[in-house]
Amino acid sequence: MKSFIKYPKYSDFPIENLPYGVFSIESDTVPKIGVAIGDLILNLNEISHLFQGPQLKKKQYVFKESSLNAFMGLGQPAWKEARETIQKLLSENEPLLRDNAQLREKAFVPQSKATMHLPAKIGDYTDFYSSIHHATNVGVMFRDKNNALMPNWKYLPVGYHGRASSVVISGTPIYRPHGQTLAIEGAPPVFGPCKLMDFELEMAFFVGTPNNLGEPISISNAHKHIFGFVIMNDWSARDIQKWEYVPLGPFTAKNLGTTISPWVVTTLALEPFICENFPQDPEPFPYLKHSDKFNFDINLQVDITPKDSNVSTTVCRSNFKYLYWTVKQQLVHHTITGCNVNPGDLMGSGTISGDASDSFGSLLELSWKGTKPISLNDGTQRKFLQDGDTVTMRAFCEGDDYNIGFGVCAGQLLPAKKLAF
Ligand SMILES: O=C(O)/C=C/C(=O)CC(=O)CC(=O)O
Ligand SMILES: [Ca+2]
Ligand SMILES: [Mg+2]
Repeated sequence: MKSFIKYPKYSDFPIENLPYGVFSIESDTVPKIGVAIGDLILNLNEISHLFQGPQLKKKQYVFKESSLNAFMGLGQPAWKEARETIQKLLSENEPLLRDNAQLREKAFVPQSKATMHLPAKIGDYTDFYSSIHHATNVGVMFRDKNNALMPNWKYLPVGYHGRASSVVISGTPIYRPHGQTLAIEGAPPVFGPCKLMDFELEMAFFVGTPNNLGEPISISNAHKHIFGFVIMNDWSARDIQKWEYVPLGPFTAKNLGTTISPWVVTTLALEPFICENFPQDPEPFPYLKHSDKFNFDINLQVDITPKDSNVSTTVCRSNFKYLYWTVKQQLVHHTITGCNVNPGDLMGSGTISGDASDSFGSLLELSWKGTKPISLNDGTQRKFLQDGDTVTMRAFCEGDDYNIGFGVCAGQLLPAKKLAF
């Protein structure tokens, strides 16, 4: 497959990818839906009239919106048709766009000139806890090393309902939060800025098609509801978390900002990178069981760049495929009670840690609760994040002739704001 748009061989955004995002430019601040190709954006608002297939001919308005929710809600046949249409329009043998200089002028925007926005209005956000290595590590550090995994963990995908309001787009600064912590075990808690700020390397999927309240999504239909994926940093205040989480789970330690990457890579684009599911023992309940492969080989990487430094250090290399529970199982379990999900809902995977100690997806694990500081290339060390640190996450699938990239999910940690009270 070749496009008339030129890009390097291993660009994040070849014609095989075509991720969706929402962007604006200086001369038109109304956000528009676009597709990344090389280092350009194809503005779908300008070419919505070219979607003439049976699914989209009467639904072209979805490409005129300022968020992807309506398009996400159309379902798989429409997503497929849109992908085929865009792929054809961009292919080297298709003259329609290639040879129409006027339309091309309107339809393409350099990514360097665009401001990216959240791809969807996120009504609800849930975060799972599906990496067995991460859950085991946290269990050892926070609780009991002999019973690190809770008895429920291998029976259901554990998760918590998160906070949609504080999900932000890559590039948004994050302030070190204030909160209560237990500085000295056994003494009363203290109040002040978080001392143990951390990142969590995650991916998240956007829900496409909704279900009705009272009608659980079945495992055989689950794939039809999963639109696509982004990289996610679930910034975590570990000292606040440790004191507050009993018995209801994460609360303010994780509502200070959750960063996502701007380009939604569709499940359709990820199909060539499907790999074996993680082995599950005990066998899941029938409502969660599926034999088809629905795991993805996606390389993940986390870099830390200290304040005012141009020296970055890769502190973690992991892979999406280390997740124990598949995203289909997460979605099915989420709705088994009849809970309804909506287009644009965001479902975090949980921190993705591998087995090896350099594949752990958080500083809590990488520095083993601060007992093993990690060395950065600028000569400094980290147990947890310092003010001014920028955390950059990357994700990409490696094909023979092309990569499917996710772009970056980045954010800088700023010092705690002075409280006015
Ligand atoms: O086990 C705990 O007490 C802590 C769990 C988490 O940190 C929750 C979370 O965000 C899950 C995850 O990212 O895997
Ligand atoms: Ca998390
Ligand atoms: Mg949040």
